[in-house]
Amino acid sequence: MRTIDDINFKGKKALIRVDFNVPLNEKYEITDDTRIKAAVPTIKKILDDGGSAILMSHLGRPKGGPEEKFSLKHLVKELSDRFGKEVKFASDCVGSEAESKAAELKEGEILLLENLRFHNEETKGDEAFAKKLSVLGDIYVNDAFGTAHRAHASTSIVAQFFEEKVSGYVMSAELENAEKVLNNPERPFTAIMGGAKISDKILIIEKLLDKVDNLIIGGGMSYTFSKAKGGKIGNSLLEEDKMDLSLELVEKAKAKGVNLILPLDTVEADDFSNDANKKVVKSGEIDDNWEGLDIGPDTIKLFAETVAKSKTVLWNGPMGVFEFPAFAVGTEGIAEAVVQATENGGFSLIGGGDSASAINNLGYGDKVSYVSTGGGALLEYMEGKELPGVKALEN
Ligand SMILES: Nc1ncnc2c1ncn2[C@@H]1O[C@H](COP(=O)(O)OP(=O)(O)O)[C@@H](O)[C@H]1O
Ligand SMILES: O=C(OP(=O)(O)O)[C@H](O)COP(=O)(O)O
Repeated sequence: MRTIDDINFKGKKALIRVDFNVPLNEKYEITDDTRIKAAVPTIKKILDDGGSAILMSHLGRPKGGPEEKFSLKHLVKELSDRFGKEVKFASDCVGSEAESKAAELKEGEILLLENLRFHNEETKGDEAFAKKLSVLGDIYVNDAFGTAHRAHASTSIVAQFFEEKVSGYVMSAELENAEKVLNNPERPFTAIMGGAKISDKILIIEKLLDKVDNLIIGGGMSYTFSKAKGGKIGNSLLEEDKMDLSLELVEKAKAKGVNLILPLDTVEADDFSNDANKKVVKSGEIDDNWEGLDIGPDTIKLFAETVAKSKTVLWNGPMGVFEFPAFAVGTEGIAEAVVQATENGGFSLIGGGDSASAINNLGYGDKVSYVSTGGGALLEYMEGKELPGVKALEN
């Protein structure tokens, strides 16, 4: 696979697939700019070479036509501020306006195209639509790692229309860091899995059992394990149909010599809200009508000790309902331990939208080795699946 460092963009128009699928609030302000920040070096390299940049992305999941709340025009100001120049905008990603604005682009200029998913053909991977996109640029750059698991027109199909197709810096760094964790990780290697559901992460958990020394399970998914082992979990998150599977995972871990670590205690709440009454109870001893919303202090201590002395750490999924400050303590405690492991010389990779925003909101983004811009894409890559966005770049 060739990368943008293999190309001099002087006088060339780069058609760049970025993942600008960023969260916006009701005022259409960007609430987490991680993905935009990540794409800057790729765009800068192209402009510095004397090329111009045509940026294309999706935002959210529109139904196939224009929707105000999913318009990429809301990103124009942020991008213009970041690059210190006016970023031009085409109100449709294909057609005459986009074509003439692309053709008029001069050296060092940036054009942002409207949301690709305002056309159904994007997610369908339509070839004719991909061809229309391809006429806008001379060289195709894919830097949208977060969307690389989709075989869409702009992420995969479009590549066939270009002689020169390369990965951007985000794409290259993401693949390199994922590889670092998967192949020959320094040991001990600890994976921390959290978040809401086992069903979302079952394949990666199974895969990781062949790789890690310690597998920590926290967050909502841990209550299914607890219940399967005979514990009382009240109204906590439960995937009843995954109870047998959770016991199988415990057995598999044993057989493979992996230290599978489950919570010792939990913070239970009498309501799913930040203001709920709360108390700490032992795992498996949750009161009727109460629910576990965070890991407890003994668990934080146990998890943190294991994490802090690890040489490789992979973290995916929060330890509790961290959106409520009252139940963010466990996630913060683990974030601190990941930072400590990194400061002790370990390599830490954080994946998943929620874990990444937790780390960034705590101001720890620069204190861990790498925060992935991918959620589903990183998981699929780590499960061993081929990513269509990567495959399309291979010659
Ligand atoms: N104990 C819990 N009860 C209910 N929801 C939980 C619990 N722990 C974590 N969650 C929720 O899990 C969600 C994140 O899960 P997930 O999407 O799998 O993580 P990520 O985006 O990091 O991959 C968060 O919205 C969080 O509130
Ligand atoms: O946010 C994204 O993925 P993620 O929620 O797995 O991190 C990507 O932009 C892909 O979006 P999609 O899942 O609507 O294809």
